[in-house]
Amino acid sequence: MDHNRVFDDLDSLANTAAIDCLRLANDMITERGRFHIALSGGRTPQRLYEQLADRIKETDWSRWHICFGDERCVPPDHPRSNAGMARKAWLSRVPIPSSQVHIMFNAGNDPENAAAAYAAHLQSLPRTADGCWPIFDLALMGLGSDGHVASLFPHSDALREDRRPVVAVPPPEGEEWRITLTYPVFNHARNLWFLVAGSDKREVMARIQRGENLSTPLPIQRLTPQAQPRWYLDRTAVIPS
Ligand SMILES: O=C1O[C@H](COP(=O)(O)O)[C@@H](O)[C@H](O)[C@H]1O
Repeated sequence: MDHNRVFDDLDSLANTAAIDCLRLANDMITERGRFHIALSGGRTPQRLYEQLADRIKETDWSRWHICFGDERCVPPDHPRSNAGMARKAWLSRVPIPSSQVHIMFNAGNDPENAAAAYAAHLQSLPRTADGCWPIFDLALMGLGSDGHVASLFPHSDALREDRRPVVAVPPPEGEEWRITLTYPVFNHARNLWFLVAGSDKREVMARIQRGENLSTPLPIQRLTPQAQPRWYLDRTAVIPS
């Protein structure tokens, strides 16, 4: 848990994350001509996305390539759609060419087919030296109160996936199917940033901070990232030391 910062509230967390994200994007664009980012969904990153849109003049959006780390299999205009949230908060407000925004799921798709199509799209990203895995410049991550990251849930078969970069995930209880990038993709990202806010995350954060060695590790504890992860936390998510 090096590289962590604790903020008073979600707004200041999002403000710093937006500044850092634009700086990283601009550096990557200077070095490589483009910036590949995988977005997280859920509630937490929305303020970051809004703040990125508010800073419309601070980067060359035509060089951004947007993917998603995971998705709920609902139409993009559904309130639970990760793509819908990102589009409303950010992507529809900046001039990223629509051909550079790659959503995981469209209404009427079959989750397994959509995952396979997404894997095919990921072939166009920069690859690891062995050619096996796409490399994102930045993967934004959230954390569920059960320790899930992206749509890698406790006890899911997706936790053991080591061949495919994207898989469909059968519905967590009472929910819809999911599509998620798999561990090897997140592990190969050049940068992995966790945004965690809210008191519902406090218990799971305490377990992670204690480095509890569980017989069944939480999904987040199965990550073996090449990059040192960076943590953006709000005060309510952590127990003061
Ligand atoms: O289901 C999901 O949950 C995690 C955490 O979301 P949050 O609402 O608690 O911030 C999120 O990272 C993931 O993208 C999302 O699909």
